Amino acid sequence: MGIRTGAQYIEAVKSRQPEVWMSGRKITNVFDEPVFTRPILEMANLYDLQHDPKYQDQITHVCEETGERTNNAFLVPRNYEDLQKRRAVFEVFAKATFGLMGRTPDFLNVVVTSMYSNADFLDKYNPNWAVNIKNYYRYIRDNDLFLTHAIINPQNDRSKSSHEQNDMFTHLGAVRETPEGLIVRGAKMLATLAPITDEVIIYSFPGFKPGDERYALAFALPVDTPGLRMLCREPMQDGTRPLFDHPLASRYEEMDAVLVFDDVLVPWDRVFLYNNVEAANLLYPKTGIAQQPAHQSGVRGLIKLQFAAEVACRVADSIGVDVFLNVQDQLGELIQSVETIRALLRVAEFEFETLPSGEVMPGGVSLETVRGLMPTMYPRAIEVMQIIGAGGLLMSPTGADFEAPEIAGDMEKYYLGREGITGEHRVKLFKLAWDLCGEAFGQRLLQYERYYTGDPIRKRAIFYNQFKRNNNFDLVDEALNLPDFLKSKTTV
Ligand SMILES: Cc1cc2nc3c(=O)[nH]c(=O)nc-3n(C[C@H](O)[C@H](O)[C@H](O)COP(=O)(O)OP(=O)(O)OC[C@H]3O[C@@H](n4cnc5c(N)ncnc54)[C@H](O)[C@@H]3O)c2cc1C
Repeated sequence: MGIRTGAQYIEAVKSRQPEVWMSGRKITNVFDEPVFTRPILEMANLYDLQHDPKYQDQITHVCEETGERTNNAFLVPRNYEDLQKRRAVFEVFAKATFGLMGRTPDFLNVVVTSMYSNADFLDKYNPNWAVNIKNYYRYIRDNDLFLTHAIINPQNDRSKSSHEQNDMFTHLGAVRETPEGLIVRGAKMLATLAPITDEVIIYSFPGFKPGDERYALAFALPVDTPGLRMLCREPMQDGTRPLFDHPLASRYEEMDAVLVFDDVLVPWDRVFLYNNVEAANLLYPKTGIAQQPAHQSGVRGLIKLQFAAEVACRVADSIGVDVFLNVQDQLGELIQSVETIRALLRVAEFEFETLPSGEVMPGGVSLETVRGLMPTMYPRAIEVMQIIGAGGLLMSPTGADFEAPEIAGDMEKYYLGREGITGEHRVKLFKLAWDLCGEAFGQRLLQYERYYTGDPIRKRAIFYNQFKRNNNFDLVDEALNLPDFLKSKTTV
């Protein structure tokens, strides 16, 4: 089939009935549930962009294997130009959602592409796993599917490993083998967008210990597989709030869910890894599933940071406070943050790394630096927005107030901004800012930048240890050892 249209994606959502629980209710029709309807339409728009003549050649390519048009997220990059093709789809999808939806289809499609192109790693442990991931890659590529993933165990007792928890199947683990496949039981989190996706893929961060064999798992299933239950978090919006009042929260709610597997059958041809602690611990470093999708996360994060910085600048301008030195200093800082991330991504792409297979990956040090900086840069952008918006952020009326004739005059008189900024425009601007920096929706966006790919503290520690392995800090030796031209003239 190749690239899907938005209508085909919506048709697929409507054709399924995953077991979704939200606010104590079992959702029977995901598409018609107000919390999900607008996000589904946003996703459909991304699928339609693949068919838009303005973007098609930028974000898709003709697949050599099938001759069909395919999203660039499924391209195995072999050179700098391929990385640019990948970047194009990340950028177009992120711009369409202002970087506010982190788990658009391109994210996990890159993960699976990376597992596919590095399937030799799985082959060493079990040739069937390699065959399975290759077939799965082709299946999602050729049907242009949308995946969610759950790679974290529920937050129960983090001081104990999976097999040490009170109930052996609190964390998702294999119960038994059958001729048809594996029976799995337990929970995994935090599956963003799960109710509106086609498939779920399960794998894990490293950290397995001997005794954790049954938890060392990687597999994929359709979201409506019997026995798979999605427990949604409390929605950040109910899906019915007017777009005037919540221009972002009402469009880009990325629902997160805990996935519960109640003795679910995973067919053998969907098992990519099982019962092997060593393979599970090496999956990340050996298949590029951190580095390749970090390119998507970096590009998407850049758009989000740029958007936050631009909203802060426009808020400041709208009430004339950007004439003050302190405000200029804060806004200048945000623009420099954006430029830092932009430059790092360029460096990552230019200084790509080539694997023995010929696949290239954006430079790991630069990408990890992006990852390390965003958890402070994005919250800082939000803080600056709060500081500059000040009391105005809390006193916005609603769209309905502008429509009430008795107070329409007040709206224009008391809410207008600097010369040229109408009351309605200023209120709209401040509402955009409030969705980002005040609403629960905005707090989730902030938490996302901290945690979307693991604990930033441990990530930076891993970064340091890896950096140290590859660097001797040679400049220090050069400073300690006087050069010959000085030695002869100096008393040491
Ligand atoms: C908005 C959002 C969306 C997400 N989307 C997804 C998704 O789509 N799919 C998915 O699988 N995951 C997703 N995640 C989950 C994400 O991967 C985890 O939040 C992240 O890995 C951190 O794990 P945790 O939340 O369980 O925190 P924990 O690991 O429980 O950490 C809690 C605190 O304890 C400290 N800590 C815990 N263990 C240790 C240790 N061993 N050593 C030192 N310090 C420790 C941490 O530093 C942290 O401060 C998402 C998270 C967020 C916030």
